Order: sequence, then C-alpha cells, then structure tokens
Amino acid sequence: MVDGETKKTFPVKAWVDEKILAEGLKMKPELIGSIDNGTSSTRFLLFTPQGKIGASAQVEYTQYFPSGEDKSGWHEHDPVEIWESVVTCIQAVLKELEKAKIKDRPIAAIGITNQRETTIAWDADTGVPYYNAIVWDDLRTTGIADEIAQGNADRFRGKTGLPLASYFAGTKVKWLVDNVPQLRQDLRDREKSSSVRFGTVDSWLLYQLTGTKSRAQGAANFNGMFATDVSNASRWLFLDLKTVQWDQGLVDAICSPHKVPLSALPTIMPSSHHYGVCQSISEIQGVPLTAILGDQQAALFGQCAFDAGKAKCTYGTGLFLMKNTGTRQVASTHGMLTTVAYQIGQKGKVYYALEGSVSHSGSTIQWLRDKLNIIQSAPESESLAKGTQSNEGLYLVPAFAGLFAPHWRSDARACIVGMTASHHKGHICRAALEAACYQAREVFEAIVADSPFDLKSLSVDGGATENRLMMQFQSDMLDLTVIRPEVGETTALGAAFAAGLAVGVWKDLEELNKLRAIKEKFQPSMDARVREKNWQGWQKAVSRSLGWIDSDAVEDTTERAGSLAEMAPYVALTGLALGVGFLLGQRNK
Ligand SMILES: Nc1ncnc2c1ncn2[C@@H]1O[C@H](COP(=O)(O)OP(=O)(O)O)[C@@H](O)[C@H]1O
Ligand SMILES: O=P(O)(O)OC[C@H](O)CO
Repeated sequence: MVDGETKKTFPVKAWVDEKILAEGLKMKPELIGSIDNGTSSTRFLLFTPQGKIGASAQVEYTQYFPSGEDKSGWHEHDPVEIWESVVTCIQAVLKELEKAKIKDRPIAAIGITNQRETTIAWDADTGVPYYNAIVWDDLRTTGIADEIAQGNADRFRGKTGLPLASYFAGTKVKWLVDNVPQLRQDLRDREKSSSVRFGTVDSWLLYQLTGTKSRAQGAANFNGMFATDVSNASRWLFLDLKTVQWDQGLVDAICSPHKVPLSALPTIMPSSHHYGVCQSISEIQGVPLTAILGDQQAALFGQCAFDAGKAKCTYGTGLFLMKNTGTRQVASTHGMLTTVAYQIGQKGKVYYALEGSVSHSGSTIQWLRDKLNIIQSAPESESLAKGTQSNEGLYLVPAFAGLFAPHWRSDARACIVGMTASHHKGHICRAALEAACYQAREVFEAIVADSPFDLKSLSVDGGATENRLMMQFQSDMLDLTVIRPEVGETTALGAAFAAGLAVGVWKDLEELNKLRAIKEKFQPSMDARVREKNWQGWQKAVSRSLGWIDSDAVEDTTERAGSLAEMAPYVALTGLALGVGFLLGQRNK
C-alpha cells in the first residue's frame, strides 16, 4: 500500500479463562465485549460482570513508514487492515468460547476504544478509504500547524483546549484535502460532497461494524453509522469544548482554503450511549454497540477515576498522564491539553481532564528491539537493565518525533548523552526505561502546576507497566506510591464499563468502583539526593535534544517554539545539540 513497505502477517494470540468465565456466568449470564485498537495492536476482550477478563485475542498490524527524505516522520496504517484485525480478534475470541463450550454467545454489549487522532477519510458510497490512516504521531502536518499558528500556537487553545500541533486530527484533514486529488474533487462536487467522511478510528470501526453490505474484497462495508464520542471529538481542533459541538469557524480556519462541511464530520454522541447494533460480523450480529471512548479516556474510566482529582498514567506505545477535573475545564499554561474525559448518556454531564501526552514510551523499547537489536523482546529490557547499578550518567531522550508535552518542540530529536566506554547495552536499556519515568514526572509536575492536587498515589496501566524495574523507578522519581490494578487491560476495561452501564449490566459508577482491585504497589525508596541528581541529569539531556532540526527544515519552528517558551521548563536552555541525534521517526514492531 505504501512505497517500500509491505503488509506483514502477525500471529493471533487468543486465550480463554474457563474458570473465570464459569464463575462469572454463574452469577450473571452476561459478558461485555471490548474492541481495543491501540497504535501497535488490536485486541478484543470479553469481560465478566465482575470486571474480569474471560477471553481475549490480540493481533499486531502493519506499521507503515513511507520512505524518502521528504517523508521523514510519516506514519500510516491501512484502515482496511485495522478493520480486518478487529474481525480476526472477534472471531478468534468466539472460537475460544466455543472451545470452552459456552453456548449462545451471551454478549450483552460491546464498547469500542481506540488510538485517538489517527485520521481516515473514506467514501460513504463505496466504503473505500481515500488514503491510508495518518497516525497520531505522524509529523507531516508540522508545517501546516505552524502556518495556521501564525506565530501563536495557542491561537485556538481557549476554544479547543489544544495547541496547534501535528498531533491533532484537524491538521491531518487539511493535509488529506491538500494532497488527495479525488478527495478534493469529491468535496467540491455539490452532490458527491455529502458522501465524504472524515473520522478517527472509532468512527471507521463503527461504520464498518454497523455497515450492511460487504465489498468484493470482504473488508469494507458501507451504509454504516457515522458517529464519534465526545472524548474522541475533543482531539481534532474542531470542537468547541464548551458546547461540545463542532465549530464551523474552527474547521474553516484550519482547512482553509478548502471548505469541509460539518456533514463530513461524525455526529458527536455521549461515550456511553446506544450507537447501534453489529451487522457485518455474523458471529456478533445484533449485539448492541453501546460505548466509544478514546483509549486514554477509557483507561481513566477503567481505573475508576470518575471524579475530579483522580489521575492515571498509561504506558503503551506513548505515555499519557491524565487528571480528571470534573465538570470544570481547566485551561493549561504549562503545555497540558484540556480534553473531554467522558459523558455517560444523553443526560449525563460532560467530564473534562487535563492531559500530558508523551509520544514515545513503550515504542522506545520496540526501537531497542527492532532497530538496535539489543533485546529480543520487551521484557528483556528489564533483565538487561537489572545488570546495572544505575544509569551511571547515561540518558536517552526519545524525541524521535520531536517532544510532545510539556515541551511541544518539533525541532527536537532523540539523543543518547553521557556515554563513556564503560557503558553497555544494559545501560541503554535502563536509560530507555528511565526516560519514560522522567517524562511522566515532567507532565505530572505540569499538571500539578496547572491544577494543584494532593495526590498520594498514582494509578498506572498499559503494556510497559509489566516492567517492575521501571515502575519502581517511576515511584522513586515521583516520590509517590505507584499502583498497578489487577486488570492490566485497563483501556479495554474502561470501554467495557461504559458499554455495560448503557445496557444495565452495571447500575452505576459506585458499582464499578467496587470491582476495582489492586495487584501491586511500588513505594518510593530512593535517597532524595540521588533523585535530584537524576532529575538534573535528565533536564540537561533534554536541553541537548532541543533545536536539533534546523529552523529551515521545520517551517517556522523557531517562532512557534518561542511562543511556547513560557510553557516549557527547558526551553530557556540553549539548543546546543551535542548529543547523538537519531533521526529515526520509525518504530517497527
Ligand atoms: N516488559 C516490558 N517492558 C517495557 N516495555 C514493555 C514491556 N512489555 C511491553 N512493553 C511495551 O508496551 C507497549 C505495548 O503496550 P500496549 O499497552 O499494548 O500499547 P498500545 O495500546 O499503544 O498498542 C509496546 O510499545 C512495548 O514495547
Ligand atoms: O496506542 P496508545 O495506547 O499509545 O495511545 C495512543 C493515543 O491515543 C494517542 O493520542
């Protein structure tokens, strides 16, 4: 589908826990499904009414990194492959149910949770995408964001809660219309324009799941529903956070000179809501789809952080620390995003959150595995790091796609600094794991500065929290207790919670709170002086990564960085990029 890249085939990992299923179904004969499309893989899980995982399937899909210097930092997914990965996982789980002799497929409802901001354009007449999905961390729209910013990246922050950055879906819409002739032509055609659809992955999957016709290739459906939820809608730069509706003025300002009608954007619904029923996969035909949540908001929900003051940090491909601010929108002056957390039902209030988004966390470990080949698997990063006493002065700043929050510096690039001849791959692994923890501390401090709270512990989740060395270091660097929940698949659990609420599997949030169980706690044990020394070292390392890309290579970056200077603690440091620059925007699995 893309120059120099071919579709890969990945094994499906599926399992069933017959004991958990039997126990769960004895108490209540209902299961709740969760479709979780992350950046690296897709999962389908079935939860029991006790909030435990009864069955699961997971499959990776191809990461496309188009080649060529002019495409540096591009990252795409094939929307049809994403859809196929969902079908594969659902069918694999249902086979597992059959093996466990569970009859009648007692699935009460299904929720969808997704990588946010990743943008797809498709033709509703055919169900066929105009172009590949542009992934959230793709850098191609940096110039577009800078141009719209006109030297003020916070131009739309008051209305949208977001800075102008390539990260958000709106800039990707503009790029698609600029660069895909058929899409541009269809938008201009009075009759045809009503068939153009822009959506994040949730909308694409909803459309596919509720579509009634199958195309010849068996992958694309059409006539499906076209909707999204409030949490995903808040990631476009098109949403007015107050009204929680699309704002044509914002769409026009970002897509100019093109005209993108609001009919090309999905209808915004509550997160927990009766969206429709599954049509296109025979095994789950008729099952209601009753939740959509962006994956980070789903993790917040799955951690039962329902109220103002509750927070969580998810360590997946990226890293996202989010604090629920209740029904109040808190404006950030420290590089955080103001975003919608969730809405339960039409009558439910809209909850907001402050979020610190970091582009590389688990993906740095993937890079060690796939590009440096110094580990065979992600867990090996822990055993190798354990072979070292400390980082011994070595730091890795994973600015592969610039630095997201709190810096928002597209001119930064990854570097390893402080190397001596005695360092070995164990130190590099340690530095990669520690980098996620330092970045979590950066965004934690920024959130506290925006919205002070007395947090005694931080709830964590995501694939990389399996790494105990990393979680201990996180606790040490934050000087806080770090808590891992019993159900590690917190994102999927959050979507299942929201779906189950809509069909009465669970009565209310209080009932969900009772299901929460803790697996492990990490207590801080680092000497305060060592903590401070590490922190100083990290800040120095970050200063080395800044300004690596020359201003003529990233349009207007200097101006934009200047306007963001107050928000970022390190921007005052000079951009003496003395470190080793890794111009690697890539991160194959
Ligand atoms: N033991 C581990 N140590 C460090 N990183 C890990 C470990 N296990 C998984 N990871 C990382 O976690 C990420 C996968 O987490 P996941 O929550 O599934 O991500 P996503 O939802 O973004 O697809 C991968 O980037 C992987 O490198
Ligand atoms: O795939 P994840 O879990 O790293 O999440 C991606 C985020 O939703 C991007 O905003």
